[in-house]
Amino acid sequence: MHHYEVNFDGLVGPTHNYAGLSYGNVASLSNAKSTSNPKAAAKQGLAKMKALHDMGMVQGVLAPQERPDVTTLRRLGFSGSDAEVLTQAAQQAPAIYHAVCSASSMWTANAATVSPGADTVDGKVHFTPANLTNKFHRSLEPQTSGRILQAMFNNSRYFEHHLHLPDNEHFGDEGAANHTRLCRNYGHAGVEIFTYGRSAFNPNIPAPQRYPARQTLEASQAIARLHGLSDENTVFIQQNPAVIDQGVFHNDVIAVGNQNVFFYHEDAFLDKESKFAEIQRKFGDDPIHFIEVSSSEVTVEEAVQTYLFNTQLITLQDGTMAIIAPTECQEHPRVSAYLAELVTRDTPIRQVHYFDVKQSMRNGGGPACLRLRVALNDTELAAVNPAVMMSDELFARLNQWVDKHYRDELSIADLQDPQLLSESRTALDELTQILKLGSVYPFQR
Ligand SMILES: N=C(N)NCCC[C@H](NC(=O)CCC(=O)O)C(=O)O
Repeated sequence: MHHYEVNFDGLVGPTHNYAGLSYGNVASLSNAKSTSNPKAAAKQGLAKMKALHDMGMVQGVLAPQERPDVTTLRRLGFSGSDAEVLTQAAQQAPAIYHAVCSASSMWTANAATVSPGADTVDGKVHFTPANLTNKFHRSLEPQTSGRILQAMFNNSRYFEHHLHLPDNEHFGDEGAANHTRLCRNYGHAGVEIFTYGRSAFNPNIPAPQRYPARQTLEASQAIARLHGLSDENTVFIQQNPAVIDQGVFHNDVIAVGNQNVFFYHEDAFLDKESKFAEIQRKFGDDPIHFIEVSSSEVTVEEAVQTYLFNTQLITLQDGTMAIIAPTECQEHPRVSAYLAELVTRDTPIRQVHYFDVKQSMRNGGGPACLRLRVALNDTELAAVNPAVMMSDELFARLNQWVDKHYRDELSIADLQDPQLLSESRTALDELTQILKLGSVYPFQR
């Protein structure tokens, strides 16, 4: 039996834009109101997926969501035809309108938390869509994320789908962006590390002062319960509130782990010594490579600028690891020097590959944000909807689809164009046929 870590990358949707919606996310705010290029964004994402496929990785695609989200606008009291709903909202409530146009579902690290069968009490792969309550534009994602995941992992013998947690800040959940799994290999029970930013019910634990902590301890605990994880393979660790206040809005902006490697900044966590001892004890006898980056090597500010830790750490077919980094890391002299030196050390990491995902980076989404990891064995993999798996044919087909339907320029003013809705729906309708997803979108139901 083989075991794989499969990356399901978010396909960037046709309304990709820069609306400055994410307070606490430095890139989102500093690029607010600039003009985006949805076509380039989608193609950058596809090129990364294809490159990983060509490296021998198993790679999948996760469909974007329907935007503008007319259903939500109707819930908020806008009425009439779809075109009237959009016009009224754009004129009367531009901030709400911009939020319902966001293509933020592209960052599939926030789509769900996933626990592989090796860790769960019933041996099934468990999925819980993230409720993303902290940001209005993202809180619109969980229902459709759940439907898309069910259409991809549509076999109750192997896959268990949970409803997202209650839509309330007390259970603020940002999915896999705050979840790291270490394991000897993908088929062995691993240690699932849940990182939270604050507690909803215990005012005595520290919390950030400036920017919001999006993930609560109580949400992380609920996910671990739902997924049937044992205490012996679960660790809860608090993110350092000081780094949240410097723009580390998800833990995957400051740490990444894969198998026996944990790569993180020295300031990432609170209570590091005792928590790392717990992680090592629960991992077992084999030593974990704890690769700590000090502030004298790379500051938190530089990590936030370059997304050094929002890299993918992947295991190649020969068992060595590669880092998939954004070109922002390559362009930064200290960070690129750090990575060049890192691959010469005595750790499994031997290669760095740089990718241009600048369209996503300008909204605070690096290579790791763009993918949801799902560890699967052969039988489970065979039960995944094959139409969502990357291949030379699918890559060509999706590039043609993007060329046909996407704009190469979208300003904030362009979001008011009523044509955008029909363009977007036509594209998504065709996409559900390509990916054989059925009717997952509200406009199809
Ligand atoms: N770190 C991970 N896993 N994901 C990155 C998510 C970026 C996303 N940006 C946005 O939603 C910006 C949208 C805008 O401003 O238009 C967010 O802040 O939630």
